[in-house]
Amino acid sequence: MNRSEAKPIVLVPACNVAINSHPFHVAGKKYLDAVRLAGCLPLVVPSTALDDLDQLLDMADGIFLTGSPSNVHPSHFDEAVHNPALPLDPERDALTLPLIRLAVARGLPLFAVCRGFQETNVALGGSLHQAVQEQPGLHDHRAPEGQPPPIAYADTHPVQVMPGGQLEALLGHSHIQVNSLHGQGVKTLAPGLRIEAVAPDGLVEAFSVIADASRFALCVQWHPEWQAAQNPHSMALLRAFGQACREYHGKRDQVHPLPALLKNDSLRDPET
Ligand SMILES: N[C@@H](CCC(=O)NCCCC(=O)O)C(=O)O
Repeated sequence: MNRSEAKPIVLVPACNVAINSHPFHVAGKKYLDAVRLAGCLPLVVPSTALDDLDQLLDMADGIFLTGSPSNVHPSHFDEAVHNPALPLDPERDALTLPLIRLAVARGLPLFAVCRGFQETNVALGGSLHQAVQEQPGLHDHRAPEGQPPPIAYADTHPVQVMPGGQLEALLGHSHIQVNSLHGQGVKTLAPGLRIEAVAPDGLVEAFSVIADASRFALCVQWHPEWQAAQNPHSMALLRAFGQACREYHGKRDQVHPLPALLKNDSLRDPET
């Protein structure tokens, strides 16, 4: 396969969980399927030494930050843990927060969902409510407890799409219905972020990174990956993300050309 036919590679940082007391790096299948729907190749990334992040980004055409039941550790926005019963994932924070800063600096296409939305805000200098539902004037944005996924991921509230932003340009609507499965939420928005959508209680539900308006750098609090193929709004976002990754892929060859050894026939598809 020659490079122009190669699919863009999208980094998907893993979560860290214990299965039968053994540590694992994991990523939700619905997120990886969403990256495939964008026409890209997902590459799940485990905990990585800071010195190796640039090498990872040199081979990437985009980054997809997934949701997770774990919370961003509040020490990253100078707070103590509010509810110690809720799960944390400091290993994921240690990977994603610096990775996000490096990716944004490179102008790498970035699509972030739920926890990914939250960690992008924190990585760039913002802060979070640790319990949105306890804030005066804000609603409970958590999913109903103990419900099966079709109920937990069902649309539950509208969001108002800000006029003139990336999201409006992609969706062409002033309001859309979204699902909601989060207890943390944006408290202060990081510098350089543009609000793209808000919930009826005023909570920020989407933002873009203004650094390079021509590039796709969109973060949403809801879950567009849920049954994405049947959701035209989700597919519009995924297609735009995939197109941005393809454009970056083309430019990357100029910046980081494939080593000579990778240009020989050994790359040819063994089936041909
Ligand atoms: N823990 C954070 C982020 C919530 C989140 O990402 N929920 C989705 C979890 C399951 C999935 O990956 O679909 C918060 O509570 O705000």
